[in-house]
Amino acid sequence: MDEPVLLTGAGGRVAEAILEGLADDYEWKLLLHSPPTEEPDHEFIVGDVTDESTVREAVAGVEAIIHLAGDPRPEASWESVLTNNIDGTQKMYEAAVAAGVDRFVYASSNHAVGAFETPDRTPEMYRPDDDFLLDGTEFPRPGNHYGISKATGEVIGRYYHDEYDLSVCNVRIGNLTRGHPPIDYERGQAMWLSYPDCAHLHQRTLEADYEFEIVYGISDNDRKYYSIERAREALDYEPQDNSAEWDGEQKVA
Ligand SMILES: NC(=O)C1=CN([C@@H]2O[C@H](COP(=O)(O)OP(=O)(O)OC[C@H]3O[C@@H](n4cnc5c(N)ncnc54)[C@H](O)[C@@H]3O)[C@@H](O)[C@H]2O)C=CC1
Ligand SMILES: O=C1O[C@H](COP(=O)(O)O)[C@@H](O)[C@H](O)[C@H]1O
Repeated sequence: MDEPVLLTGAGGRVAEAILEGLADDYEWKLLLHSPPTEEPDHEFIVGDVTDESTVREAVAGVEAIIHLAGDPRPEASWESVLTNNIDGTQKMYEAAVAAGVDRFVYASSNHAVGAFETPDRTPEMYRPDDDFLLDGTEFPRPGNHYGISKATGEVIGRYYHDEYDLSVCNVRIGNLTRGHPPIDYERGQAMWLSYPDCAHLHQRTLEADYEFEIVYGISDNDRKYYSIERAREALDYEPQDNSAEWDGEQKVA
């Protein structure tokens, strides 16, 4: 990639995982929501993704965008997701096409399909011997307002891809935790995304050739109800981690 990559939500956890793995691999431009307490190692601007002038400044001169900024809380209010997630994402896309950006990577979520986890399927679907598997071709089925906003972000990307030929990759991120999988949380272990796999996956979204993709962003967990086959095929994603190899905080395999 010759030009910088814009990372929105750059003060957050997913950005931390990406920058831990890929800080030296790209020229980064960070969009922070509030002024940093320490000087970042990369070019940065401060502002809100719902502010058109901030967003215009952020996308200027970048080749690709990883759009993470938004309200990540499953319990977030409609007002918050409407503003931060839906309006913010649309403004980012609009500015991206106006600036001639080539590719847009969007942080979608497991919550875009959370309502597939029906009482008759759970908790069995979180276990390795269950064969229920979502592969990204299913319609969204959100279980909360946050999930609606993430599914809407995917649809916004579909429009901007079809209308403006922007390459778009939607990553339905599972449960990102540093160091080890979530403890005493079967669902979280089934959708664990390790920090190294998060960085690697986003590196692939910046390097692979694609048109419009929806992939699941989880590690290669024995327990899984999200297929990672599309990420392997379309992006050449090769995760290294597996929540089954952990007992609490200890790696046992
Ligand atoms: N952490 C996880 O396991 C998962 C995260 N995601 C998605 O990944 C993205 C990043 O999530 P995290 O890093 O976990 O959250 P986070 O809360 O740690 O980071 C999000 C960042 O976005 C910023 N932000 C929020 N609203 C903004 C606005 N209107 N303008 C500019 N910046 C704004 C926040 O200040 C924060 O720094 C979110 O879009 C979330 O929906 C999806 C699935 C799982
Ligand atoms: O989209 C998200 O999903 C993860 C995992 O969901 P949870 O229901 O198991 O907590 C969540 O931790 C993260 O904050 C959210 O943005």
